[in-house]
Amino acid sequence: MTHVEDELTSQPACWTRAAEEAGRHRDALPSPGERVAVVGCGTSYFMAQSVAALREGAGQGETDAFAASEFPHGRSYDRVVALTRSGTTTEVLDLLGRLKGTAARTTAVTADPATPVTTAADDLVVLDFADERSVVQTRFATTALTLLRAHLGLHSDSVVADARTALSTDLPRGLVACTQFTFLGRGWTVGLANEAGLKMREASLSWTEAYPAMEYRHGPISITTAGTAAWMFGEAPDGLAEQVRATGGLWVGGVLDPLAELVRAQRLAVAVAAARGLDPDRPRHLTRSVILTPDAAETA
Ligand SMILES: N[C@@H]1[C@@H](O)[C@H](O)[C@@H](COP(=O)(O)O)O[C@@H]1O
Repeated sequence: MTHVEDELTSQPACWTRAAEEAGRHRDALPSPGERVAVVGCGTSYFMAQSVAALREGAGQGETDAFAASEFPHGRSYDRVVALTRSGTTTEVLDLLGRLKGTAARTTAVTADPATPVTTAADDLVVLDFADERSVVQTRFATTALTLLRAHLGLHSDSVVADARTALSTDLPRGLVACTQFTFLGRGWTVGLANEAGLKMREASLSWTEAYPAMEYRHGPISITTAGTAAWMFGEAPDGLAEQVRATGGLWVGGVLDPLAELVRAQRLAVAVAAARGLDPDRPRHLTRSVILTPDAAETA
């Protein structure tokens, strides 16, 4: 079994633990009414998108999500939450350094208690039980999201049951053989759709796209045809499934909690990698975290 498979299979247990521990981290996490930004890079940025939409949707206050490199320094936030498995990603550390001494209190949610981010942030949430050996993130990202979902009062045990279903049922027929995959979301599931697309690219070098579902009809649907797939995370807009089927494309409707649907997409990434003779533990051109030295930055 690859590290990725091993780690993605352990997600139900990690989510249960994160939900149990959420209360312990209340002081390090945003309070209702605070103006909040959630930041990260790669997978962590997409989880930030989901967290931001969930918090704002729960009426807990204005919440934005940014790639750490794109933080708008002209705006003021009460709290900035940085998601980073490695605790070493350059853009995240740079941002936390720039926020030191400003009005924004910072929190790092990370996997390793002994990395630079632990001194760069004011407050810390360490999810060491969800750390991973893989370059390709699966369980740390979804466990961090589960912790924040539980903090917002939005976690339920049914998500964990759905994740077990996602791990034990077959993938839709014909999906692994598709040549292109488009992932769609609405609200908090847009981040999940983005992450599903990234997972497929990282692990299986697949051509993937991801969009808010209502945007898909405004152009991207033109690439959908026989041999391609469109996968909706959460409830689909009226008529979209029929529209995709009419193109000859394979429609995959999300039947489980959208976070559990992401587990199915992670499994798809591993299955497509295997079908293409790729090792998901050795993704092309990627490292576990991106650390830019000044020399590298000059030549980048
Ligand atoms: N290849 C990895 C990505 O898979 C990961 O999502 C990103 C963020 O890493 P971290 O969460 O450790 O900051 O770093 C690298 O780019």
